[in-house]
Amino acid sequence: MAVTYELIKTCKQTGARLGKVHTPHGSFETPMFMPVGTLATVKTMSPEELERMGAQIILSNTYHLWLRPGEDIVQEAGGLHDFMNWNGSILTDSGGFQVFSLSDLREIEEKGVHFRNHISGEKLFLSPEKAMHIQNALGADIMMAFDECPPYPAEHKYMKQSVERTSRWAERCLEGHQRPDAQGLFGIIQGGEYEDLRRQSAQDLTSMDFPGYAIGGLSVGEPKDVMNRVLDFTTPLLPTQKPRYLMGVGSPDSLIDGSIRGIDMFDCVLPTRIARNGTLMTSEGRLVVRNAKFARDFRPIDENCDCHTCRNYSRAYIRHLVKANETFGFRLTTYHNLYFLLKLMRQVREAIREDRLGDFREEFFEQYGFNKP
Ligand SMILES: CNc1nc2cc3nc(NC)[nH]c3cc2c(=O)[nH]1
Ligand SMILES: [Zn+2]
Repeated sequence: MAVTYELIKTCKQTGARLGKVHTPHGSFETPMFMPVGTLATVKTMSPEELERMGAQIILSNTYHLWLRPGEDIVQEAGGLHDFMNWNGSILTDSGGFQVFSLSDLREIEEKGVHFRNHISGEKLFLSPEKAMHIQNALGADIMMAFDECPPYPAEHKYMKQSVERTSRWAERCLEGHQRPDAQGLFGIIQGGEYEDLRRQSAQDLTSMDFPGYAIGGLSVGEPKDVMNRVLDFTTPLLPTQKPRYLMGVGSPDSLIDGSIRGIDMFDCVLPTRIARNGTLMTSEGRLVVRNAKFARDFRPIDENCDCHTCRNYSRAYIRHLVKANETFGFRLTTYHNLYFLLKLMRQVREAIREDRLGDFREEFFEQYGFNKP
């Protein structure tokens, strides 16, 4: 098996799990946050910096790399790890979500999805088989099944048809996967906010025996209490001896609440995206460094942070760089935001070890200001 999971322990205070995922390019402890490197780069970060901050697995997007530079070029380079000089683990999504979120013209049918290239406008077609072959060429350690992530909210009738088609597509992904010995393929559970459909999707996919499972169809605009409710009745449907990946989730409160509900892996563009407009995650909440009040503030971004940015640069300097649109400023903000979330996941794992993740949640929420009315 290319990808295996080791359940180390379950927190006695919550449903959180401490585990380890083993892949052909190394192992990583869970719960874990995966920085997003859409075009084979975590924007403004070098692989050495990612390693130094404690990143062990990163995510890249199949749709984007298929369009640019093309999976054939990546394959000729020896695969994504050699192409981008990243020796840790890599997960690629399957392209479905980008097609639905980026492309205007699209038509879904049993065979697959017809859509327009969002850069050139040319007509394209993506199928479960094609999504597998692209990911086989990219060579990620973990690949994702080709699914439909319906918009939120969606009618139960539409969602039922979509779940049934996604399950048929999952079968075709398993058949189309050309390198199961070298790359682990995760199934994706859909079903929206409907418990009966989540149960049907989970039954369909867990009967197909994937090495890991993602919970899809969330973080698509639904309120946080809806996401938490869906997680409450979906994670128990998944096998305990396999990793669970909640797609597209990355705010600090959602990472903690997702871990409490038994999620092991998370990804989100939030930390890198808000960094590029000068918004920082700190232990006391968000900080918008462009704000004039930081012009002569020579303290670090976060006085409780020991990252490279916080140990060497001030709010005033970073504000100056960001306002001048200096690239180095966005490197400093990106490094801090990613470090902040990777450190948060280290603290979550520590709290699970000590059976006190519920207490940690209260302390963190209080300090960050999540409990403020
Ligand atoms: C690759 N398949 C797939 N990707 C996803 C990516 C997501 N990213 C978000 N929020 C940023 N929700 C997501 C759902 C899915 C989903 O249901 N399926
Ligand atoms: Zn920092």
